[in-house]
Amino acid sequence: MPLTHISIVILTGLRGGYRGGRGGRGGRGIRQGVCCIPFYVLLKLLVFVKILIKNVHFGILNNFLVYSEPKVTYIPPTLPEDEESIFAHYETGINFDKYDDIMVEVSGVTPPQAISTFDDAELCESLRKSISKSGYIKPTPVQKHGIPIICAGRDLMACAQTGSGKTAAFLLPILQKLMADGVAASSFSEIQEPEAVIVAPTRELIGQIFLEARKFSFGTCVRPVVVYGGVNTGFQLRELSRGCNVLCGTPGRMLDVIGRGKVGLSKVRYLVLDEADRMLDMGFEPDMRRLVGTPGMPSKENRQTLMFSATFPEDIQRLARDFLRVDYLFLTVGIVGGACTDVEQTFVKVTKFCKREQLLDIVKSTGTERTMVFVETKRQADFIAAHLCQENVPTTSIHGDREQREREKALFDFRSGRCPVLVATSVAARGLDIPDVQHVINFDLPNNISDYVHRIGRTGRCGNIGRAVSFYDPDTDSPLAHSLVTILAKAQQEVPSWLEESAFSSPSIGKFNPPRKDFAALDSRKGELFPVNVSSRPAFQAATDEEEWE
Ligand SMILES: Nc1ncnc2c1ncn2[C@@H]1O[C@H](COP(=O)(O)OP(=O)(O)OP(=O)(O)O)[C@@H](O)[C@H]1O
Repeated sequence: MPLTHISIVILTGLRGGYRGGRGGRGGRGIRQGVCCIPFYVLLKLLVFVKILIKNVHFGILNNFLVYSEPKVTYIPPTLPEDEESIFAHYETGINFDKYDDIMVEVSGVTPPQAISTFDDAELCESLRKSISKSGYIKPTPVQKHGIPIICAGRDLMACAQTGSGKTAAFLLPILQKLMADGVAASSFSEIQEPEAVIVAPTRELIGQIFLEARKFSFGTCVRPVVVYGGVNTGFQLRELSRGCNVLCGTPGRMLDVIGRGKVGLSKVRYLVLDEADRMLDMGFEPDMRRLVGTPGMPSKENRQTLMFSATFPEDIQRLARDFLRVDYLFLTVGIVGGACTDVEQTFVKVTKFCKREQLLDIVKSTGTERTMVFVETKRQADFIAAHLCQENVPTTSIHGDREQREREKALFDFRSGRCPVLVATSVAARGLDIPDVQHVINFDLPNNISDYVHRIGRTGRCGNIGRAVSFYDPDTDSPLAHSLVTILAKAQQEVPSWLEESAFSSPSIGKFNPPRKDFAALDSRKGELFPVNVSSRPAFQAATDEEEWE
């Protein structure tokens, strides 16, 4: 093998690091390696490899080539501490009351009675005040059922439609228990031992959960802390050392701080895994298993575990069996995998060459309406954002290749209305809760129907009306047609005749329809031991439609 080839193997091999091939996330400061090759070859190689591998730094130290990953120095801006900012919220929309009609199903033995008001939950005074300052007047269906289940000490697997208030459904009962037991953060111990651990797949999502936890525990002795990649670890360790009762984190950084001996798990009473299906899609299953298997973590019999997932395919059921107690309750709210009926969905038939023109027409006509534009690739996101800026449409973008500082700045500019258009890849599709997103545009349709539902779920939240426009290119998108028609029909939306024709003429399998039952919603234990309670409207469609998703 020529020398240069050997060198490349050495250099790229050095980069692998402890992330097990998923690279890029959670650098641990400087790692070093050494190789001896002629200097001129080395220089050429250096330029070549540096172009190939972003964010890798080389230097010469004592005649040796030294490899290092850049230290993450980003420290997020200090959060406002005043009550007004902490409790800032957007208004619920005209359709909020319609939530009462949403289908709810609970399966498992002896589920507790659902609550109908927050008063029924008998929460402590400080939580009641926080709820009212947050503008919550009555609980959403996932809260009506989830809060009493968690208060009763039961494990929970919940599938609920987008924007339905899942975060408060698990935070309120956890905080209630911690406050009732007089838990208080202490900055005196070297190792922090949180009582609750919450894991979510993306930095933005866990950041939001943390802000909600901070809001509900405002003015109390309970202290939430957040850890996620892309932020200086030293900063997060300092935050941790000031006391931590509720640790929120993305899987990699969570394991990192535990591995550094700064967090002990022996006091964990609550483990929450949010967006579990997304965590599997993103390859976090080994991290989740490592977390529950960490020495000190109480066994499932000795902790309460809550899992949330938009869908309930076989691999999530397997996790539920492994992580939850055998008598866990299974809660489904709305049509699992279905789109919210408050979003008006339209489709525009396009060719790939006219998409940019069409996009420009739409965003120019919507003025200052907050609009999220979804594209398939990171490069496309930058390209489209630059194009819109050139056309004097203030636009920003968010995707996995942007640094954390840039991602947070993009979200800030979008939230504040400074840039009313945000171009995003699917990293931003799930979980982002941004007030007043009136409009979602699928510039590129995603390659699976579940991403489609999550993308359009960024609008039409909390009873507000939203609009979603999707560019449909028959050359590339026809394998998705069948699923789209089903989603539209279930959300009681008009189905364009050309889309219906496309659905019937195109094969329903292909790259868009992976064999896995994406939206399966059946409690796999049904028919064995467990009864099912259905409230609200009687028919629970998703289970019977399961085959359609194949
Ligand atoms: N009972 C309530 N009354 C009014 N607003 C609420 C209520 N519960 C939650 N909200 C607000 O609704 C919004 C959506 O809640 P949340 O982000 O928890 O939804 P979600 O179910 O996690 O959505 P997604 O699946 O899209 O992540 C938030 O801004 C939240 O503050």
